[in-house]
Amino acid sequence: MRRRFKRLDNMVELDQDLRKIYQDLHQIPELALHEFETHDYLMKQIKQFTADTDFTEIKVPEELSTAILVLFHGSSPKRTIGYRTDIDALPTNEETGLSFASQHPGKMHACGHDIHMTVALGTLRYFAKHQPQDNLLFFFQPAEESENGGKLAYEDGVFTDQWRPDEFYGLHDNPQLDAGTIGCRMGTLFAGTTEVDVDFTGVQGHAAYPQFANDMIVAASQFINQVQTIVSRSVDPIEGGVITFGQFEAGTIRNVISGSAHLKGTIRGLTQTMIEHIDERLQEVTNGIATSYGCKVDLKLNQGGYLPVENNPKLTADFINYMEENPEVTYQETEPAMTGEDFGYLLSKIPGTMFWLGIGDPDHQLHSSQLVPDTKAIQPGISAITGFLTHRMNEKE
Ligand SMILES: CC(=O)N[C@@H](CCC[C@H](N)C(=O)O)C(=O)O
Repeated sequence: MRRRFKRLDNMVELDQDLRKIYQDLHQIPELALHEFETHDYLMKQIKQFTADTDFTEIKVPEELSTAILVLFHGSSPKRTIGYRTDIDALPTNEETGLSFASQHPGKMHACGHDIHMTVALGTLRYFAKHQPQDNLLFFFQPAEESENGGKLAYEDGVFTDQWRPDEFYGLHDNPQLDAGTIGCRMGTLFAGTTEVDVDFTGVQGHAAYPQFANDMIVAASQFINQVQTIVSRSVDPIEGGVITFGQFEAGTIRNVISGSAHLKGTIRGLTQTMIEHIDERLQEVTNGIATSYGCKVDLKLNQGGYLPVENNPKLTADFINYMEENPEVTYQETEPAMTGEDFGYLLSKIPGTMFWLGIGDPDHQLHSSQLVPDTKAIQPGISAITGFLTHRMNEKE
């Protein structure tokens, strides 16, 4: 039997307040665990939105001082529902030409966390005006791009007692989906990742006398080339995997052979088994390069908290059903993606669902310095989420 869901009184154009919030946040991108200005800005908005409520508690964890938790006590609570947004940005020089471009040189919201925060604030504003039935916890999380903010929060005991949600939801924006479209799937939504750091130590020398040096640019280049055969030769093509080195640092000047090189990369796989398999092959290639080039190669693999994002079967079936049946929502089933998310760690501890929100910029990928999200995504995102959360609060289980 198909159910029709009630239209909420929040299907309106993006209002000027939220547009300003989005543009303000876009201008102040900050890196993982340094989101101080963002934190203060969010806090100001949250306090303003909740000023007239008598059911709000706000907590800033001592151990994770840029995080914010906002708890709305429900009118007749059966459970606590969590909603998470990440708040950090990337070390990228913005090239969008927007009038409200980043004011922090070398930093940009190139992953759209400014959209995530605006949607979270819009949702929070709605529930500040319409007290939720269940308890509702908003988690403004630092350090998604690196440093495993979700895991840090969990391990620091941020989600204890009344601050622990029974179920957890969070979104990621997606430029390849039309603005406002909700995307999701049962099972694995995102890959797990391992962060990789490799340090090569050889012998520095004069460009004219390679026989007295041990060139680490050559060793590191060979390493990259060999590593790039792991996925094509050691991974089941049906399963797939990704290895990307996004950072290669070596050398100081054209006529000095570099005695050191440093690489930073990331491994992706849709299962933990695949990630561990690629990790092992990387260690073997590392050992081989160290032997054949007679150098020291220090490989650090950090699994951190970027576990595959596994959507909970029951909650996700309910989420998808709500989105499919709601005439106000454009819903699309999506394929698993090789993007990572430390929400995967939180979902390994607390059941829930991660989903996409389309931001309609198909010419640019996430992390592009030219990414321009379509702000038409924001209001449908807020409407879909407030509608779904309200629906969850009406469910007995
Ligand atoms: C959605 C997205 O782009 N997430 C990031 C998450 C970072 C994962 C981790 N720091 C790593 O680099 O492995 C991504 O790069 O997918």
